[in-house]
Amino acid sequence: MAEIIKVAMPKGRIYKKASALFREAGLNIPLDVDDTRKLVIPLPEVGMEFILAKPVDVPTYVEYGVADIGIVGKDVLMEEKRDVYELLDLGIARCRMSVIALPDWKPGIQQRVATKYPNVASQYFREQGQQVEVIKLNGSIELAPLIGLADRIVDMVETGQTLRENGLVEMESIFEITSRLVANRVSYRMKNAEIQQVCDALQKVIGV
Ligand SMILES: Nc1ncnc2c1ncn2[C@@H]1O[C@H](COP(=O)(O)OP(=O)(O)OP(=O)(O)O)[C@@H](O)[C@H]1O
Ligand SMILES: O=P(O)(O)OC[C@H]1O[C@H](OP(=O)(O)OP(=O)(O)O)[C@H](O)[C@@H]1O
Repeated sequence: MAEIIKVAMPKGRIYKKASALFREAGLNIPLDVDDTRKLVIPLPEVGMEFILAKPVDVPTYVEYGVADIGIVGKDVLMEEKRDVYELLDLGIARCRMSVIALPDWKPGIQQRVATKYPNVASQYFREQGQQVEVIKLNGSIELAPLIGLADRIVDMVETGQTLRENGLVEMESIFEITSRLVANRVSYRMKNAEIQQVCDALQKVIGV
């Protein structure tokens, strides 16, 4: 009998797009989970169990093997550096990680950078040979330069609307972001047929 695959699914903006992909791939799963507080959703008819997780925690569940596979943004993978196996670029939730500032920003001696991604930001500025103090925030990062907490921020840009509405400009793009299908290394060997089946079905839908 085929084994059940435990899938760490990010709650929030990725869920809708990811669940639509699963459905297109012929896997009949709920399209919306907004109206439930249930965190573990058994889906025996498709041989899966969904674990509804905070996006940033998905690689942790997968690394520890409590989820066999998961869906997570490249931004989180770059920040968390968990030991997971990246199987597929799903091409959804596309945006980019960028350095952002007020239009009159000038390089100074004591530079502060606010971000939800301290590891990504520290590595980037180290590679650029720029000494900065990185301040970790948890959301509404664009506030930081507006109210004087930081000179620059490192954050995601999709449409650019948040920047425009707050009078900020994108200085440099650091890397492109899309959501990825990741797997636990042991699960990938032990449940290879089942995981590969999901991977192949998704691959067909996204056409890579
Ligand atoms: N503006 C955006 N456009 C496209 N994708 C985005 C955008 N912002 C974030 N993402 C992607 O979606 C993922 C989850 O976004 P975010 O961190 O905002 O969480 P959320 O879905 O709002 O849930 P939570 O607030 O609980 O963390 C990010 O890791 C990133 O890969
Ligand atoms: O270029 P845009 O289309 O405006 O999208 C970019 C915004 O989306 C994300 O914020 P999110 O909605 O996750 O809210 P947050 O500030 O609480 O992280 C990101 O942190 C930017 O603020």
